[in-house]
Amino acid sequence: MTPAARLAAAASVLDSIAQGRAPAEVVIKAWGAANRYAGSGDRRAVAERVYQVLRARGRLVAAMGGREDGRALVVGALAFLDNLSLEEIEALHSGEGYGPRPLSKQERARIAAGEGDLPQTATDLPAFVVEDLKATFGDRWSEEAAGLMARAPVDLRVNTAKTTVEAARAELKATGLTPERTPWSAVGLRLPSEPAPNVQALDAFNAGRIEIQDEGSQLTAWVAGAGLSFTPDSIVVDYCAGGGGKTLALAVQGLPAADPARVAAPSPAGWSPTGADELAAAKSEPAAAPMRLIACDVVQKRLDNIRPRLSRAGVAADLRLIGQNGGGVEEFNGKADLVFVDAPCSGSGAWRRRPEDAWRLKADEIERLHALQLRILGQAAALVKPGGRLVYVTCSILSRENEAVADAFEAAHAGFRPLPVADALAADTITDAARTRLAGAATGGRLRLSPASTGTDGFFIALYERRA
Ligand SMILES: C[S@@+](CC[C@H](N)C(=O)[O-])C[C@H]1O[C@@H](n2cnc3c(N)ncnc32)[C@H](O)[C@@H]1O
Repeated sequence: MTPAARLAAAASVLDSIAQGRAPAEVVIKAWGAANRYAGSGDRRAVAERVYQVLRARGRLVAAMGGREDGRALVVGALAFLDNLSLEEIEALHSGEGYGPRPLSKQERARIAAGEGDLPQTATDLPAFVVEDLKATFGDRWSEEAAGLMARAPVDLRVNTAKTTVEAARAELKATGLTPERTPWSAVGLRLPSEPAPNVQALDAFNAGRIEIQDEGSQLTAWVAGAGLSFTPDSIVVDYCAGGGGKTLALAVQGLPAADPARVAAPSPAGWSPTGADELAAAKSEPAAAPMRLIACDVVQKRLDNIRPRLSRAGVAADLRLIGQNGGGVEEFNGKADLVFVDAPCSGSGAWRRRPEDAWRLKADEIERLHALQLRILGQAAALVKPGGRLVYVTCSILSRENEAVADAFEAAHAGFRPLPVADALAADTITDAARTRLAGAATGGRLRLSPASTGTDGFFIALYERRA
């Protein structure tokens, strides 16, 4: 494809993203599948242009006079992000071949008026989100806003029941990747986002030695379980298990660590043994969990999807379909040692991975989520035993889904006392640096993580202990 044809393709992919609800990643893949003439370089270039626009969408719309169509946004990106001259942009819009049609008079005027600068007043986030960020972060709001739209690295969690962090790192290095240790999770490895690593194709992934999980997401599980000693009789409920990312992290807590002497080092020629043998070995290992772990959700398909992940990781959980009102787990009422509520939320803390979602979110949706979160947290609280722990988590950056839910829960549940986060950082999976940093960042029983402050996705954690 010519550079001009790639621009036209990016504009049409952006229009498809705007018209539907599918993730940008899915729309880009579908475009590649439907246009077989596009080679891997073309697909990469189109994807890069699409994400460049999505991350700067608010400012580009403002710079292009309010136009939201893919063509205008791509023209804006060339002018204001790539800083091409009018002549260069016109050359890419000759209308020949599969390239975009020539610039209109208005488009030329926009480029000239912008003089290569995006409007200072425009932001990449919807106005109601900006207001929320200002209220929460004060002067730091724009730093937090920028963090939400920046590119994210690929974080991995090493399954220490199967390997050690250094052995996993060496294994990944042997495949040509460049993993670094994560600063806060002691079992995390970080890969650069560029070039995008195909983690799912790795033996280490298929044999359950590593999982893809943002460092912030890992921390929510480590903080939730920190200081608790699990026995096979302990009952841990992952109330909103979803894709099972945190279920897996909760399950490995307290499992005996892999014996470093039995963890093979990669041979100079690469990692060995590989492929099917390793996968079969991983599957035949007995599943284990140091506690009775119950993973619930209201969607059966989500629970079904956790099964292969548990099997890869070599851990066990009881998967339970529950009703919207919590029916299906009554037998654990007042009996659980730990109830983890990773509530449905806007996902705004992960917008750096899915920037298209920022513009799909409407203010009234936040009100619906707030009510749902409060209801789910109240239902889940009934399962906690006296002296047991309740953990509320969102991957949202918005106060209405975070502090406001915690405030309302506390007002209605005097039987739960906030548990200081600083007292819940004693876990081998948390680095010493994190212990100091997170204790300082926490406000009593509440902790916020964010791209700008911790270099992770945005998360909110509130810890409670049920009074005896
Ligand atoms: C944020 S996601 C969970 C993500 C998951 N913990 C992970 O780490 O991959 C929230 C989940 O809550 C589930 N959910 C929605 N309403 C619920 C309810 N009333 N009770 C329990 N779970 C619910 C959704 O189906 C969704 O899978």
